[in-house]
Amino acid sequence: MIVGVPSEIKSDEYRVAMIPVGVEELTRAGHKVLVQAGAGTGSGISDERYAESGAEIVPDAATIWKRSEMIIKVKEPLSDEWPSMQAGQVVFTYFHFAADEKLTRAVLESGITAIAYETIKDVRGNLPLLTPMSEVAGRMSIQEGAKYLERPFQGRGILLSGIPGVPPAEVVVLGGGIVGANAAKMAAGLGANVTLLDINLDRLRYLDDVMPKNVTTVFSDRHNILKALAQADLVIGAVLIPGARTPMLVRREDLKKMPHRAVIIDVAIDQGGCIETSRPTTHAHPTYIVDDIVHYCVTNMPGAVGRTSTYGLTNVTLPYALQLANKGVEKASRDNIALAQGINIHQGRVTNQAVAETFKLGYSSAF
Ligand SMILES: NC(=O)C1=CN([C@@H]2O[C@H](COP(=O)(O)OP(=O)(O)OC[C@H]3O[C@@H](n4cnc5c(N)ncnc54)[C@H](O)[C@@H]3O)[C@@H](O)[C@H]2O)C=CC1
Ligand SMILES: CC(=O)C(=O)O
Repeated sequence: MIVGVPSEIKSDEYRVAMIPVGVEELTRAGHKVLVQAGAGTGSGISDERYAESGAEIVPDAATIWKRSEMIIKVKEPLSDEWPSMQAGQVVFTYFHFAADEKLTRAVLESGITAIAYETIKDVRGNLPLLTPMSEVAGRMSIQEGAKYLERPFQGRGILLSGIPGVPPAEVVVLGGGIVGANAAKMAAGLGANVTLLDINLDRLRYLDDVMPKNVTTVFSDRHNILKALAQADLVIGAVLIPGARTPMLVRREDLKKMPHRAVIIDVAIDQGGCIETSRPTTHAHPTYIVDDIVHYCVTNMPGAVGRTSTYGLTNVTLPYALQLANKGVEKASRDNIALAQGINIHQGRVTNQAVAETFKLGYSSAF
């Protein structure tokens, strides 16, 4: 199979979808890998390293899209890339369809098979291709939150840790999955008081066991969310219903009950966001203010730390890429149920139930 790795074109996206060892593995298995010139630069990987590993370096994205039977990316295809998608091609990347109807319709019309990293689900219910980037984003959310709480960045001027004699910040984390747990651990490590909310009581029991004493677990209902928001200096949005649009947990009217110039980092923005006033932002312009609350809603947070994120991502994507290349989509997905759950759109049909329900489109299974 010919496998193409184009450069990412999203704003400040420094990740690349394959590292040289991936090229070596695919080449050894008899496949050809095309890598766009400069694709690895943001992660510190030179064209020479890819070429030594067996890749053909291709100067432009258009040629990669045209020649490849499977495209491996990091972020969803942007509108500039839509005309390059070809019927019958497999595209393996994050898609987050439920947050973007135009993308969903463009992919349906293109006739590609869209395999979304974020809905690949293993037998234990884990999302193995989302987990490492959620670890990055969860940890980063506290770094970013700490920064935007500073007054010169328009925040309320609070140091997360406090100091002897002055209390620490109140951090509220909505959702105790991978993002939420990583955010809570980081915030607690800095000395903040953390309230971690989730609807999954088994998950709360586990978190209550493993988190430090300055993390309090609370069942996520409207009453408890409002109570937590009233004290919050920093709120992290970390809720997910896999494949679906994020449930809205904070309404616009709730912002008025929060302390002035508190900061919201809505990590869940890639699936639509869990705050009514959230809208996607970029690393170049990460924040905006609504009702005196600072909002940070960057859809590719891990892209800013490419040297960490690229390795975290490719550690988990490569085994699936190899299965797809070796067996083709149909056999690979029949042999691996986790992979089958990643197929969101197959040749003009929606094959993920949550995406179909979000846009009231028909659903059918891929094979
Ligand atoms: N902006 C960015 O750059 C990035 C965004 N993300 C996004 O972050 C979000 C969270 O991802 P993960 O932590 O990996 O998901 P996860 O599935 O590990 O955790 C989600 C948690 O939300 C909980 N939840 C569901 N409904 C809830 C409610 N009403 N109240 C409270 N909790 C509720 C679930 O029980 C679960 O524990 C996803 O949308 C993911 O795509 C992840 C990485 C990077
Ligand atoms: C999960 C995701 O969309 C990202 O890492 O950018």
